[in-house]
Amino acid sequence: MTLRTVSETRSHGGIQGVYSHPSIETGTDMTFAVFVPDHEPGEKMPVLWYLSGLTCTHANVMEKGEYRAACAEHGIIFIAPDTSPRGDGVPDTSDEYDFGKGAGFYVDAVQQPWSKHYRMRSYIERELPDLITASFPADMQRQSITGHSMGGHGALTIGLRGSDRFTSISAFSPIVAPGKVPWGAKALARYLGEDRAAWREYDAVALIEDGARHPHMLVDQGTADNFLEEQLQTHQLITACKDAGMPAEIRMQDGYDHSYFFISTFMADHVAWHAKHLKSEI
Ligand SMILES: N[C@@H](CCC(=O)N[C@@H](CS)C(=O)NCC(=O)O)C(=O)O
Repeated sequence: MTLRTVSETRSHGGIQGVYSHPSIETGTDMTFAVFVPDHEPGEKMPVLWYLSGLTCTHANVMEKGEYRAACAEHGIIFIAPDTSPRGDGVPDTSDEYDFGKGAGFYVDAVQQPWSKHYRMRSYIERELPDLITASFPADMQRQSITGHSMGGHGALTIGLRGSDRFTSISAFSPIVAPGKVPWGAKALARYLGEDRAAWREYDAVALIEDGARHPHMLVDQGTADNFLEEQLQTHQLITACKDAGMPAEIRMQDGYDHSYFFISTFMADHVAWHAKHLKSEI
């Protein structure tokens, strides 16, 4: 496992790092950001994963997400992976912001030509956690996950499928039912093929309908989000949780849009909420 340090910068008493490594899953170099709070020698800290949305890299949340003060306060390592494989050899649709590079949808693609490199599910679920375990002072017995929009979809689906791995799951403006909205249906059809049964493990509402549960889920959604009605459809998650008897906290936040102005407003709240659950694991 070769890890290259792109940059390390002191912030809030800890270190904001950017790293890259050759990924076996994607067959490309992958870049990710990690904030490690100040800590005692030998101390291991719980981890909060943050999955980003369409068009993003590791950098958007690092620059605009405002998580460091809260992570330093609560002693939580914050990990922000990229949203897709990158590089000249990776197939792309350069005129579409919602597919290809920057839009991996956290799936393992099975359709050509995407299946060779677009393996973001295995990258996030297996390869990157192994690298984090080997390289950072992370207590991998205590992990939580969050994300935004397409990354909110990633957080909910990876969290619901791995309910033993994650102490708590949250999301900002997530795509809750990708199989039923244009962004998701387009991506899942191309990455996975037309058999909609294969989409269900990549769809939070379908996973809950099919029996997945998690005891600690928090979602924030802005009411002034341009994508709410067509792409995000929070009401579908509210209905699925209610029908399943699953206690989720789903908050409609008045007047907030889809941007990092919204995410940064509620980021400290999410970090504190995860910290409360992660600390109860000790
Ligand atoms: N209007 C946007 C649609 C994509 C978008 O809103 N992306 C969200 C995630 S779904 C985002 O976080 N963009 C990057 C940013 O705001 O820094 C575009 O065409 O780039």
